[in-house]
Amino acid sequence: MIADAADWLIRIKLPRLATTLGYCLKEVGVFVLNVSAMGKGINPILDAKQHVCARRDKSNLESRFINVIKGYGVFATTWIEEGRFIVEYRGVLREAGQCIPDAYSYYFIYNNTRYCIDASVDDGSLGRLVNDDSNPNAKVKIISISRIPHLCLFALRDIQPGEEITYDYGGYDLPWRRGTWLCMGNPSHLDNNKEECEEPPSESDTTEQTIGQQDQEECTEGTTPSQTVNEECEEEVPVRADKATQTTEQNTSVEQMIWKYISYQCLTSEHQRICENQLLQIQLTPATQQKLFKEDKRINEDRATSGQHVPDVELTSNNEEASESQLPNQLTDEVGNMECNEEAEQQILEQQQTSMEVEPSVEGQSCPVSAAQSMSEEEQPKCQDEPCQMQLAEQTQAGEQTQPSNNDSSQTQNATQSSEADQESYLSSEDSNDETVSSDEEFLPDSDSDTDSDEDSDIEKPKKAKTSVTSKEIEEQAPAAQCAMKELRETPSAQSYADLCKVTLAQILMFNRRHGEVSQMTIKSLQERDQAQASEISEALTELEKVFCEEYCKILVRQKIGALVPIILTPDMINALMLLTEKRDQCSVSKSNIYVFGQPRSNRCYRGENALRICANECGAMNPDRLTSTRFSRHISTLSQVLTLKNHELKKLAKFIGHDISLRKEYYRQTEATPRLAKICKLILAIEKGSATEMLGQSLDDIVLPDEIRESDSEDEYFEEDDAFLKDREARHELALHLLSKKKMTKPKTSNKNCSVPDLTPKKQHNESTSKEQENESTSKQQDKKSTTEEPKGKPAQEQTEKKKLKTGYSKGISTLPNAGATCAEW
Ligand SMILES: C[S@@+](CC[C@H](N)C(=O)[O-])C[C@H]1O[C@@H](n2cnc3c(N)ncnc32)[C@H](O)[C@@H]1O
Repeated sequence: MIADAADWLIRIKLPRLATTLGYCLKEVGVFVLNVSAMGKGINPILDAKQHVCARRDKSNLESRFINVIKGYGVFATTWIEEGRFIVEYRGVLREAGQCIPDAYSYYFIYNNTRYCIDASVDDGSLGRLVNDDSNPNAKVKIISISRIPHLCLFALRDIQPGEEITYDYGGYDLPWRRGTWLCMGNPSHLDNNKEECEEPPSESDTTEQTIGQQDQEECTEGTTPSQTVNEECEEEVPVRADKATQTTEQNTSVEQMIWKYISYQCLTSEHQRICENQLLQIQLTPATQQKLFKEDKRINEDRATSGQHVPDVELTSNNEEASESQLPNQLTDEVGNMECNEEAEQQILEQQQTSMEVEPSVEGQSCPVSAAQSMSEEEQPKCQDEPCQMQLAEQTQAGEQTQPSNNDSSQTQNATQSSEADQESYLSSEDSNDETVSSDEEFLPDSDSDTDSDEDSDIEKPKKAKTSVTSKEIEEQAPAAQCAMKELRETPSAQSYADLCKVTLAQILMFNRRHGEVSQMTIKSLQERDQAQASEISEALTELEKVFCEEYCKILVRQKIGALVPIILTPDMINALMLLTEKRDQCSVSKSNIYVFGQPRSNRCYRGENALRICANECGAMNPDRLTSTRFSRHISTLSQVLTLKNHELKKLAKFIGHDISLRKEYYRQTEATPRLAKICKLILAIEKGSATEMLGQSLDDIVLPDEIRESDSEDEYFEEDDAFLKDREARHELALHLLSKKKMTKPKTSNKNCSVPDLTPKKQHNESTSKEQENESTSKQQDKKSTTEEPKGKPAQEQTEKKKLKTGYSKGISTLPNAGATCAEW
């Protein structure tokens, strides 16, 4: 408190007053000072230690939600003088190998060992919320207390009230500093200020700094430069897991990896602008942004924790003894005259026990940071400067084969084969019209099939290509889209054409979250794109939609069932498609082939899912076989759950994605169990309140939730027309009866002999079904009987009869279907 008060004074530029114990009145209020803590100002290191010990943040900071992209950030509420301690990056200290990298892992080296502060658990501390900036106002130093390193942020310059506290996470290549990280999959990574498609970093930009190499004197600058403090003060080590995570598939959305692989420079600054200005500011209220952000975070956290989490207890048991015997004394010794109260000591002790006792055992373990290191050490290949070849991936993989682990060798082989399988033949498939993604076997090269290696047939072979991805691979593969375009432009051939088809198809599928019909885009539809677009623009569009219409191009592609589905294309995608059509003559693509992605010497088109599969393999995803267009489209529908879409919105979304809503509705919304659970809760609450008698005789379905979503699509069909009508339960009931009678009236139609769909039911089955039908009927009769007897007292007799009719009617309707020829039924 005293230190804080002193800080406040210093911040309002009254350092001299701070040398006396007394009261200081200044606009903001009265502050009590402690002379001993002041002088020129409290020593920042000591200040840091005090706060570390007390495990509390300063009161001159606050967290604020910035936007859905950045999430929360930390802001100064008062002026902070250069050099001051700001906040601790508090979390659980772990050996690097035992840390599951995520957005809240901070990796660093201390005493030649690599550690990480895992701040993934939200303990209310502010340090974990400090965002990255390449031009930061704070920097991280390691402050050692009892030989336990703590990460503390210090002001690099004076910081004004209201300014966001930032530090440099380290490394050029943080996702949000790039133009390619926009709106794709994880919109929580975007930097408002960065230029699109910046040049790859030079080595000096990204080389990892090591402890103590720079600014050592800054550590000793404090006004109480005791020997202990100097020794304990270590230098900033700007290795954030963010840097590592983008290179490890475990933490980076695999989608991002693929995206990076195929479209290094695909997204433009316009795209950024749209995402930021329109999507975030126009469409979403801050509350919605916050909601989405939290959901996004939760999903990411779930993802992170679903991995091979090393439980803390294990560490505790290993290290309990050492922790207990050493810590308290060391604490007192090393902190010196600093007053760490018992509680603080205890807290630190607990932290130790539940987290780690540092053991020099990390050597040799695979450390996620190595990926970051390799990223920083390797310069990215530039498509423009080097011969561009899609074989980059193969080369990398081939290089890896020189030192493979047992598992990796077969995996790498698979991946290589999938690449080598030559896009031309590998992409092609007889069934180019199949909308759903085929099974794995369909995509895997022959060598991957069960029959491939007899001797190993008992051993379960790992399916994935690699267990991790090095930055080098990603970076080398990143400009594939540009490379493919360049290659086709300069040396048109069937191969370069196939390469561009591959990356473009994969891009479009990912961008649209669609199934296979992208591959069936015709040259005609491409040529007619502007027309299609113009016809769609109307006054009815929302602001957001208008912006999207201006920026993107929509092409209508006909599904195999005949419906036209829209495909959205970025300008870069259009460029690639134009190039493909322009060069097709030179690449042996027949004039009679109508498809934009037409195969050379054939009238078929390449398959999108295969393209996706190849890209997934080549980008080194951990589970490339899981990256299917089906999953991508499900992804968006799953995410739509947080929006709690209304029926008509849901239908629109489903239509766009090409989903059959009745099959997939579980992906769009909370599971059906959720409202049921809510109803049960409501019932329990009613029991608790003693008002359950009001519910007597009601079934769970009768309990009405405030915002209940009706799940039945058949209901949607009838009920959507008059939503208000639905709100009245009695009216619904009547409507149901009405529908039933309508159905009964239309029933004879089902046996219409003119029905164009033949009844293919074999006679035997027919008989079977008839007997089943009888069985059903008798069951339903029994049920009716039961339900009639169970009917609550006090209900109008007529209603009971109607209910009975309703149930009987339905069961009859269902059971008579086979007789009538199921495919012609109205059901
Ligand atoms: C330690 S957390 C920082 C707090 C985070 N903003 C939050 O709300 O939880 C690191 C994560 O914040 C986001 N982030 C940090 N700096 C950013 C920046 N300059 N632009 C966009 N996102 C940033 C990234 O998602 C990063 O993985």
